[in-house]
Amino acid sequence: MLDVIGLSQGYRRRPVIHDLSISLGAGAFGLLGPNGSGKSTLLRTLATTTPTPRPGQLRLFGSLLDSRRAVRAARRRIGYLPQSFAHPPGFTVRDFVRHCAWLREVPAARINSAADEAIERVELGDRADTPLRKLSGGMLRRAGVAQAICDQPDLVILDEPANGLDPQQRVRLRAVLRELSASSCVVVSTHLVEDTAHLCDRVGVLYEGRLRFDGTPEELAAAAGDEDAGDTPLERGYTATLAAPPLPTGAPPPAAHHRPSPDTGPRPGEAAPGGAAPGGAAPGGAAHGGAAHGGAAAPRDAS
Ligand SMILES: Nc1ncnc2c1ncn2[C@@H]1O[C@H](COP(=O)(O)OP(=O)(O)OP(=O)(O)O)[C@@H](O)[C@H]1O
Repeated sequence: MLDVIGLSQGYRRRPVIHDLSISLGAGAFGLLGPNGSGKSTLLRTLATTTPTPRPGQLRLFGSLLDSRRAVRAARRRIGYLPQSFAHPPGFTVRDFVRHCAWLREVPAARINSAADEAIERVELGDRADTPLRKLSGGMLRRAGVAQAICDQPDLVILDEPANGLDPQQRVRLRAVLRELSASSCVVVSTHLVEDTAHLCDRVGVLYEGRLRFDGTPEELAAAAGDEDAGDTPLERGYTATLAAPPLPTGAPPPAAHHRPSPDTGPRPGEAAPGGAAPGGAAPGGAAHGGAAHGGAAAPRDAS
């Protein structure tokens, strides 16, 4: 569903991501890494809000994103929650989610029901008519999640979705994302290492713009070795992989640990790709052989 092919990405002359290749299918992929390691930069690139330096470094839903047309077609199938996002404060939760769905070209006949369903899923039903400016930080985050999962996009990219959520809502969010990941590719960045054990089929650790680990949560825990920094095996495994050499780069292997991808064609009722748009590791312990990942975006990234 998603292939990153030798991606190097950065800002002006400052490289951040280095020759990264990875492939992802349906399932939940957790992206871990220290502050500044490049997680948000990678997710913005996957979400197509930051263009790749060269055309053809991203393949989504079976198509190389080598033209504006291809990018526009892919965006219809991507839900994205940036780390922080600009939003019209006077919009209600319902206005906001519907508006984002409209930007993503969800068919008009589905927008209202899909928005209501997404709002219910994040348990904001009783706040649907509340203006965004009156929400708490955690509620606003959940409204952001609602717009990203509205109408079940094939690729859902969430940059620290659990930020500011209370423990109960974190559990709820994991359940929602697990459900989604049965048929969609869900890519989540987080600092909550333990959350990945409950949510993810596969975890990647990014350090200084390179993947240091790619495998299952169990494999990450097993990578701990003698490492003692961390309260749990998973945290110790995470710490240990930060010191591991970068995974080999190159062509992405098949999407290990991910379930088979759904077909790559447009969904019923949706415009065919290219239609008009408004505005529009090899498992096994320590670090594993580079695998895959990849990801448009309704709310504007505020960073
Ligand atoms: N818009 C930008 N312009 C210039 N440099 C940026 C920009 N955004 C990020 N950077 C730089 O790119 C590097 C990677 O940042 P990024 O936000 O991708 O890391 P991160 O892993 O998501 O960090 P965090 O965990 O703190 O959110 C950092 O050195 C950061 O200073």
